Amino acid sequence: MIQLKEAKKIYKNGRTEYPALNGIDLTIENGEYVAIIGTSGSGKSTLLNIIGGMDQTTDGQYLYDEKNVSKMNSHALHLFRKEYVSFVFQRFALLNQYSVYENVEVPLLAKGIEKKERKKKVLSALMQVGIQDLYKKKPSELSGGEQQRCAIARALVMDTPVVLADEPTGSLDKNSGIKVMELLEGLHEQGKTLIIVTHDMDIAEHADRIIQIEDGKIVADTKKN
Ligand SMILES: Nc1ncnc2c1ncn2[C@@H]1O[C@H](COP(=O)(O)OP(=O)(O)OP(=O)(O)O)[C@@H](O)[C@H]1O
Repeated sequence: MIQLKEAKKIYKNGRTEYPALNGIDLTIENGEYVAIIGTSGSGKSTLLNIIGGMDQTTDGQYLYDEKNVSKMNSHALHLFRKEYVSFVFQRFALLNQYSVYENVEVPLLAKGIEKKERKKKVLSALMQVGIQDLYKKKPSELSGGEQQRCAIARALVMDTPVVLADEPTGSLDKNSGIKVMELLEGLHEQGKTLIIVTHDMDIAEHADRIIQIEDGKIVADTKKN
């Protein structure tokens, strides 16, 4: 369970302060499918980054299944991310110096899984997202949709309980966007917590719960029946 209590984030640049989150109280149960919406600059990405342990609150608390993530140092945060969170972020999800195959293999190497088993898992994940023929390419040689699918393949092998996606269909054509959403929703159907940030109301409507934030505060929280 994800629990934020009065979570605040203030970015500082010299003496200037930029409040991004102004007291977020939020509980997301394990296995929920949530969309976070809001205007540009409202704090959506900041909130997602905090939930994923990529950034820390400046005030308030973040608990994940009773673990106090807001008190973790950078090493503990690294371990938290590795065990619990997969990111499907187009901008910085993939390592450009590695091939598609290697990008999907990296988390398995980190877990110490042996080579034969790694190969089986990587190929199976690439097949599931339909980019098995592109396994030798570098991410920069892929289309936006293919990059997203590669990031989803990595999320598949990581098998973490939480999957976070920031504008997963942002720069994709309609069909690639539909494919990416189907793959993400497949992860949710496996029981994972799926949280997506999106500008697109049509995409948000897929989720079981829509949270709207404005000026770093939750202004609406709607669950489907
Ligand atoms: N590193 C930073 N330093 C200073 N201010 C920042 C930083 N990152 C974000 N901000 C500010 O925090 C606020 C929230 O930013 P955030 O990226 O979370 O918004 P967002 O809702 O995801 O926006 P968008 O939809 O445009 O991506 C904005 O006012 C932004 O300018």
